[in-house]
Amino acid sequence: MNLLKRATFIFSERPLSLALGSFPTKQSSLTKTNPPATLSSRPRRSKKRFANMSLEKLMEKFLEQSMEAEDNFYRLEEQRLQAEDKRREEEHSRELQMLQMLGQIFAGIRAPSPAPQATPQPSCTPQTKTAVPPTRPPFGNGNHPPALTEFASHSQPAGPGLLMEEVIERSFSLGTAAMDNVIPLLRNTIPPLTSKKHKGQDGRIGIIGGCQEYTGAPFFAAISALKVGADLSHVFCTKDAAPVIKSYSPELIVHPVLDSPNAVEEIEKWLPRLHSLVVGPGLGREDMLLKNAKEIIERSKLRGIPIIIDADGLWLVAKEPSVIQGYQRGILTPNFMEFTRLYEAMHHEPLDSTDHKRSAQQLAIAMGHLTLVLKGEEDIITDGKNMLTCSQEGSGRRCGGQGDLLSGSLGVFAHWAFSSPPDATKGMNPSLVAAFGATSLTRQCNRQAFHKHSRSTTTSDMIQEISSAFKKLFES
Ligand SMILES: NC(=O)C1=CN([C@@H]2O[C@H](COP(=O)(O)OP(=O)(O)OC[C@H]3O[C@@H](n4cnc5c(N)ncnc54)[C@H](OP(=O)(O)O)[C@@H]3O)[C@@H](O)[C@H]2O)[C@@H](O)CC1
Ligand SMILES: Nc1ncnc2c1ncn2[C@@H]1O[C@H](COP(=O)(O)OP(=O)(O)OP(=O)(O)O)[C@@H](O)[C@H]1O
Repeated sequence: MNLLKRATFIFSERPLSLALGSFPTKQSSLTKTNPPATLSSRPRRSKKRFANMSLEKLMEKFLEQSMEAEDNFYRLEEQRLQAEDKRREEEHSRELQMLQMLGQIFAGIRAPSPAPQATPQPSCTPQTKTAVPPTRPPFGNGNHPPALTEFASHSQPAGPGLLMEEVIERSFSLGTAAMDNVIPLLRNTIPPLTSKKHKGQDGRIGIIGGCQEYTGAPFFAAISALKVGADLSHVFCTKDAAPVIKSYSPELIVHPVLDSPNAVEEIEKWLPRLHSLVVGPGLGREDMLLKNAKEIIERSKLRGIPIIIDADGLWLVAKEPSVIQGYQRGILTPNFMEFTRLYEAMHHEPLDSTDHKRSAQQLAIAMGHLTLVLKGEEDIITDGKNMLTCSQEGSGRRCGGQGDLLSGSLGVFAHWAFSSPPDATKGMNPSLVAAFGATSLTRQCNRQAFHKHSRSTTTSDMIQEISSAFKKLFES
């Protein structure tokens, strides 16, 4: 009876696990080379061997073999997918390099001698001094002269044994300079849309969040990732949040596992297939969920996956900074409240709220130079060494969920930036470039949505604007 139950389970589970895989699962070589033996094709010897076995024993034997075959199938399929991903990524790098070379050739043809510039280019930016190969037209209409501001006026200690001057190399003061300097770098990282790619290559993003109270936040983050250009967006949420999130959109792959007893193992299975992770939108603050999120962060770090931590994920970091401290592919996206909490947890003193830039740098340094995005009237992006500020015009509308749009899109930009060759970002920290892309995009969406809906603007309206905002900022 038990065996029969087991058989039903196995066979009913099989199509489900293939569907959940959501990556093209072709017939593996194993299934091709070892087709299931039918009674007629089996050698006589085995007929004899099995002749004296009870039906139950036979069934058991059969199940053992089929389970073994299934395990082998998935193992081989996993290997094949990994090899294919690697090959595609190499192909993508080669394509980018070729595009850049072509850009350089065209630039040489068009401008044999460098044109004199009305305003001197940033002199303190070794990365930006080298001209970005014009693989795409430069951003903006050229009416804004680049205005790079040195940020070396602080003389207070920045951390144990460090002076601010030692850690602050430069600061782009935005609207103009960072737009002109960083957007071209971001453009270099955006994968070209070609017919040579398969589903998944432009990004498989995972969102860790979604619980009984909060289903909107993970949805906003996940759908934003898709709209920015990821191919697949997975949400790992609690069991009761899953049907709700699924019902918002058929585009998302939703895993109701975050509160299951083996949540970490269930999610870890997916990590080899994910390109970046966004932890926190709608996660809630239940101990068990935070504990699972912590373990997933630890395991993702081992795989070098870019990790964006937002919302309740930052609550976890404030409690246990070591979970992400020093991880160079980690990006924190606090609002001012979350920032204050983090700062005070790290520095054990009240935040001096008169100088946000300085406090942000101090926190980034204390966190081991990971990238911090302090959201607000102007977004401050720093890894403790470099600072970008984004004051792209948004609007006065502050509906909930805008931060989720930001963190979801950042998941995609971070994957693109980290998987591009280093010269795509001209040596600039890929996290900074990615964060600048996400803040600019969020604010532009806000601006466009507000233009249409004014006081009624919601995050869903902003998400509708992602396509045209992306084009305007990065493809025009
Ligand atoms: N539709 C959904 O499902 C959405 C779900 N969401 C999810 O909700 C969860 C909790 O996130 P959270 O941000 O509300 O939590 P928390 O840190 O306790 O802040 C609460 C208090 O902090 C303050 N405050 C906030 N911002 C501030 C600022 N800039 N500057 C100053 N103060 C500021 C403010 O305090 P007040 O104004 O009341 O004094 C506010 O009431 C999280 O999982 C998130 O993802 C959201 O994504 C939205 C859409
Ligand atoms: N005062 C402001 N003026 C202009 N833009 C702002 C202002 N405050 C926040 N933003 C923009 O709104 C976006 C989200 O920031 P916000 O502070 O609302 O995040 P959040 O509180 O984490 O969001 P969520 O509601 O998703 O939790 C950021 O891109 C930020 O630039």
